[in-house]
Amino acid sequence: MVKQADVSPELNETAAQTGEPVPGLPARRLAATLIDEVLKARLALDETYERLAPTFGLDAADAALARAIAITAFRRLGTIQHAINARLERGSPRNSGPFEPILVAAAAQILFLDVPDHAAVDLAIRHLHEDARSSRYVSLGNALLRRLARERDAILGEALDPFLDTPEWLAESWIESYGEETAAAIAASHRDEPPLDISVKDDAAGWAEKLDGLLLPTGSVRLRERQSITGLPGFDEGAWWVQDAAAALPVRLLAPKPGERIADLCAAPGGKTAQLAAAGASVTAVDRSGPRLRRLRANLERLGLSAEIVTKDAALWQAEPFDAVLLDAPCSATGTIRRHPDVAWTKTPEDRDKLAALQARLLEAAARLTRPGGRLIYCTCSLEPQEGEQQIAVFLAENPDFKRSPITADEIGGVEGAIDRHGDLRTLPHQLKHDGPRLSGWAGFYACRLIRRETGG
Ligand SMILES: C[S@@+](CC[C@H](N)C(=O)[O-])C[C@H]1O[C@@H](n2cnc3c(N)ncnc32)[C@H](O)[C@@H]1O
Repeated sequence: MVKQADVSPELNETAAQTGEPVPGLPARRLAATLIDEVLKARLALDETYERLAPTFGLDAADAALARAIAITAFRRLGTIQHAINARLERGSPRNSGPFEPILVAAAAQILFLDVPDHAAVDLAIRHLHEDARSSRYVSLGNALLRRLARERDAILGEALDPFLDTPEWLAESWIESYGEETAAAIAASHRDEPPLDISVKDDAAGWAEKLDGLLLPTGSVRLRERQSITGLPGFDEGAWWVQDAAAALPVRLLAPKPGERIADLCAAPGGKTAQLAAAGASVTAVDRSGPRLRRLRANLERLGLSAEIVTKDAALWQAEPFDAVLLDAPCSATGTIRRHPDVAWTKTPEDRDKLAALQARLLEAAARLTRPGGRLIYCTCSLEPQEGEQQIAVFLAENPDFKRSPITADEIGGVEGAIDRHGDLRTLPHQLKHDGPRLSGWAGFYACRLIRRETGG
């Protein structure tokens, strides 16, 4: 056990700052700031990174390293916090400023990243020195980090329980919804980096060959190598876009036809709008976020696709009813934890419940926008039934003019186990197994296909 008075204060002098720029330190400053801000303000890591990274003046490699440290810290936060707390006799010292995020960032490097221990420890010590509040605990931090490095094998051995990196409320929710074994498989899959999938405008088999990818049974292409996508063939020409294989399914289930009028509600940044437009539909993309719609516009421009773009609250928007409506509702996004591990630590059951109320309003609006005989797809990238199955159960009970149009396995390439007993899509992160974790899995998605009856009765 490391005690706060255990370690000689002389260490303060040996690691003291010299005033010279220290290579690698700016990346650690950004990483610890990201961890701190995301956890305190419960913000998304991607948006926090986009806002903060430019203010740190890092080159591309350092910025990428900072992001990798932060994302690893969130992916394994339970293990890291457990290892730190078990070795701090009195817990983290109070009023210690950035002490905790600096230690978490260093622990992520020591336990999970290919960073030499001495570099991770030395940079953390220098970083602790920079703030008067954390500099008082340099000795404690130094002793603790050295212990983590020495005891790495034991720590990783203890971390075999997959729920260690899952907040309790989520583990409970998944156990209740899917059973203990499936919940454990979901939690375990979140520990691996996700695959990189693309949707292509056409000729998926040809693009799979050109990019040395794997053609998935659902029609998406999975890239074998992790790489910078902007330099790949087809990116500049707009032949494809990045989209998780499960996220591509709702539009496949809508089966858009050329010339159909389709409303894409909650559309930004436009992955599904691009699928609809690529199929030749006349698409109206609605989202309430101007900045996110700017990204949608830029994405469509690169792809040479077009859609009418409307900046509005979709719950209030009115228009002539459409042949088909897609509602990809805002949700807790717990189905994307493998890609966005911060989601596990920033979302709460209260968020889920608030979002569920918004989803119900949006679904009613989507129903009003569907013409008699038209199709309506409701989907969310959430694993929580409150945002999926339960929404549809209430909706169908209150809207007898809609009926479910059950999904069949052949519509999703014959993938096993991803359709529930009602005929709704329910993908889980540990499904779609290929060789090794790098090529396996997909996001957790729920989708239900509804038809508005012709007669309204
Ligand atoms: C899950 S994301 C949509 C992803 C998008 N469909 C795609 O495939 O790229 C949810 C979107 O809902 C938008 N949103 C949230 N509340 C909304 C509302 N009341 N009206 C319209 N858009 C809303 C958010 O701005 C966000 O862009």
